[in-house]
Amino acid sequence: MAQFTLVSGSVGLITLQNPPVNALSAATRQGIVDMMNKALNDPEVKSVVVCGQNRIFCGGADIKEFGTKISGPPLIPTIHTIEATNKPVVAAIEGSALGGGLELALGCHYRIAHSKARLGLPEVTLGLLPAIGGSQRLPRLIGVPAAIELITTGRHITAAEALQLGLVDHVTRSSTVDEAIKFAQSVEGKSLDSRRISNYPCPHLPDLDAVFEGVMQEVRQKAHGAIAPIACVQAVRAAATLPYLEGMEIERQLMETLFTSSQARALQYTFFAQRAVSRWSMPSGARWDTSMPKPVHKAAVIGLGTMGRGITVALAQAGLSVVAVETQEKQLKEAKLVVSGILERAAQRRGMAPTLAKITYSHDIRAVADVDLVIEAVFEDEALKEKVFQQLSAVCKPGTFLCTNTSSLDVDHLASLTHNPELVVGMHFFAPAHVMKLLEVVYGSKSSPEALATVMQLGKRMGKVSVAVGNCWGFVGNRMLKPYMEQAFYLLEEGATPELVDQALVEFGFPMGVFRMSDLSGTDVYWKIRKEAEPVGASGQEARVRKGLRYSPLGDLLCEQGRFGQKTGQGWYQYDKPGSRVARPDPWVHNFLEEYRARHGLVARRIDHAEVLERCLYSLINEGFRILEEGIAAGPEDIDMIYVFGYGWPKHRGGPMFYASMVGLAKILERLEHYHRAHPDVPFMQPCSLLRKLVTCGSPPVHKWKDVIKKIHSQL
Ligand SMILES: CCCCCCCCCCCCC/C=C/C(=O)SCCNC(=O)CCNC(=O)[C@H](O)C(C)(C)COP(=O)(O)OP(=O)(O)OC[C@H]1O[C@@H](n2cnc3c(N)ncnc32)[C@H](O)[C@@H]1OP(=O)(O)O
Repeated sequence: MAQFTLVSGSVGLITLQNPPVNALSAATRQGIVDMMNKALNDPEVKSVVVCGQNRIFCGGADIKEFGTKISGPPLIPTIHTIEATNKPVVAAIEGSALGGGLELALGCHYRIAHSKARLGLPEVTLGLLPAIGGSQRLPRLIGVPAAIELITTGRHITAAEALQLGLVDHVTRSSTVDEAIKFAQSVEGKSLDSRRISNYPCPHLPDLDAVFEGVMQEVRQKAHGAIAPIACVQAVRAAATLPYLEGMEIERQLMETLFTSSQARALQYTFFAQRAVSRWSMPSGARWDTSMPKPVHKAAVIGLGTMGRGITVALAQAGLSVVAVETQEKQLKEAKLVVSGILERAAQRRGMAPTLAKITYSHDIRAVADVDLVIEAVFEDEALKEKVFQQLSAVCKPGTFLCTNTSSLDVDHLASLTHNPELVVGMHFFAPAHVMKLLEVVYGSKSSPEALATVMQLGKRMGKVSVAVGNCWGFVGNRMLKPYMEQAFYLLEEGATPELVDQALVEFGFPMGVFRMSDLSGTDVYWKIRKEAEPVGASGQEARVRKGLRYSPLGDLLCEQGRFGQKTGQGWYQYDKPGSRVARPDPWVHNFLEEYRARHGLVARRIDHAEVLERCLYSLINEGFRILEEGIAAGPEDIDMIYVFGYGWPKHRGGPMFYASMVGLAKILERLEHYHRAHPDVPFMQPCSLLRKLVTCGSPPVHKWKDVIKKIHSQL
C-alpha cells in the first residue's frame, strides 16, 4: 500500500499504492507509517519524496471506511513526525491532492505540483472538516480569508492558483517526481525551521471578531442547514486565535460531532450515488458495461428558446461542433447574441478562448443532415414536436440519434413518428441548461442500448449528472413533483399561507419553497400542463373534485388573474416590478385564499411545519416508491440524484429516498396511512405496496432495496 525505494543515492521515495486514487485506507496509512519510519531511521536517506502511484498523489481518506469501525493507525502523529524531522520531506503532487492527501502534503516541508494537478480540502462536501491538521495548517500558510473560502466550499483548485496562494512552492510541466527528487537533494542538510507550518503564526487580521461574524453569517446563509460548513469556520477561527495544539484539539472535537452525524452519512451516500448512476441498466438487461456508445462529433439543436440556447452552450463547451437551428429570424438573431455572450463570459472567467467557431446557425432544418445527434428543444407543444420529429427523420443521415428535450410528452409517441424509433431518446435538461447539473435521460420502449449509452456518454462530456429513467408521464422528477405541489395547494385550502409552506421547506434545506419556485419558473407552466392533462377544468371552473378525487383549482384561479409569478410581478407573492427577484407576502393572495375558503365552506385551521413537511415530502417519497416498483428508475440512488441535482433537495439530506430511510420506513408508512385515512380521495397518500413490502422485510438500508425490488419484479 506504500512502497519505499532509495533513489539517486540519498532520497527515500515513498509511493502511495492504493488504486484508483491512492485513498488513505487503513492499509495505506499503515504503509505510510512504516515506510516513513524506515526512511527517517535509515542513515543513507538524507531526504524524502512522497508521491502517488499512477500519476495521482492522493484522493484523501478512504470514504468507504467512513461509517464502519475505523481500524489502522491515525495519520496525525505521523504527520507530526514528518514535520519535526530534520530530513527534508517533499510532496510530489500529480493528479489530485485532496482532503487527507493535501493534509499529508501540508505536513511535508515542500510541495511541488504538476501544472495539471488539482488540490483541495473537499471534506465539507462529505459532511466533515479537514481533521488531519488541515484546518490548522492551511490558514497559517495561506491566510484566514483564503483558507475559509477553500475549506467551506471544498473547491478543487488548479496548480496555478495553488502557487498564487502559496499553497505549493513550485509548479512544473515535466516529471514532478524527478523534479521533487532533484529538489530534495538540493535542500539536504539545510535548516527546516522556516518550513514547519504548524510553527507559523496565523497571518494577522485586524478586527478578527468582525471578520468571523461576517463570514459565519454568510456561510450559514449558504449552508441551508448543513452543519459542516459552520464547523469548518469554527475550526479556522481556532487556528486564528489559539496556539497550534489547542487548535488541533478543537479540530478533533468538531470532527467527533460531524463524523457520526446523519448529514455526513447523507453526503457520503451522495458521493457514491453520483457515481453509481453512471452504471445504468435497462429493464431488458442492457447495461453500461455491455453497451458501446457511438462517437458524437457534431450535434444539432432545434429551437433556440431559453432551453435550446443553454443546450447549445453546453454542447459547445463540451467541445462538439454544433448546428443551431431556429426558424424564426428574430429569435435566431437574439439567440446568437445570447449564446456568444455566455460563451465569451465563461471563456473569460477560465482564461481561455471562447468556442464560438464551433457553432453554425441556420433557419433551415436541412442544415442538420450530416450531424451525429440532434436535440430537439422547440416549444413544449405536442403538434409542433411531432412535426419536427417527422422532419428530422426525413432529413438526417442514417444512424443519427434523435433526442427530445421534452419535460412532459411521451417519448415513445415521438419515436413512433420516425423511421428508426430505436435511435430516439429523451434528454430532459433543466434550466438554465448550461448550468444545471442534472440530465434525465429517458429511454423509450424501443430505444436501443447503444442509443442510451451514447446519450449517457454525451451527458458526461457535458459535465452533467446523467440519470437513465424509463418513459412515463413527468418521467421521475416532475412525476414526483405532482403530489408535492398538490399537497401544497391542499394546505392552502386548509389554512396555510404560501409563506408558511415555503418557510417550512426552506428550513428543511430547499433553496426556496414550492410557491416561490412556482413564481420563479412561472405559475402558468404547470397550469398549461394541468390543462392538457385534465381538460375538464375549463376556465372559471372551481370544482374541488375531478373524476371523483380531490382537486384544488387554486393554481388555475391564480393564473386566470394573470398572476404568472416573478415575470409578471405578481404570483403567490408580490414583486416590486415584473422580473424583480424580491418576493414579498401579498395581502391580495391572503384575501384570495380567505374568499376561496369562504366560498367552499372551508374553515382555516392552524397548520404547523411538521405537517407541511410530512404531507409534501412523504407524498413525493411515496411516488418515488411507485417509480421504483414500476422499474422506471433502476434504484433509489437514481431518484435521489435527480432530486439533489435537479430539484434543490438538500444534499445533506441525501435525496428523498435516502431521507425516507433515515426517517424510518415504518414511520413514513404510518404517517401516509394516517393522511390517507383523513383524505381517502387523495390517491398519492395511499401507501405504495413496495413501501409496505420493505417495512414487512424489516426496513432494510437503502442499498439493499434493490434486492426486494428484484424479487417483486421476478414475481410479476
Ligand atoms: C467517533 C469519532 C471519530 C472521529 C475521528 C475519526 C477519524 C477518521 C479519519 C478521518 C479523516 C478526516 C480528514 C480527511 C478527510 C478526507 O480526506 S475525506 C476525502 C476527501 N477526498 C475527496 O473528497 C475526494 C473524492 N474523490 C474525488 O473527488 C474524485 O474521485 C477524484 C479523486 C478527483 C478522481 O476523479 P475521477 O478521476 O473523475 O474518478 P472518480 O470516478 O470520481 O473516482 C474513481 C473511483 O475512486 C473512488 N474514490 C474516489 N475518491 C475516493 C476516496 N477518497 N475514497 C474512496 N474511494 C474513492 C470513486 O468512488 C470511484 O470508484 P468507482 O465508482 O467504484 O469506480
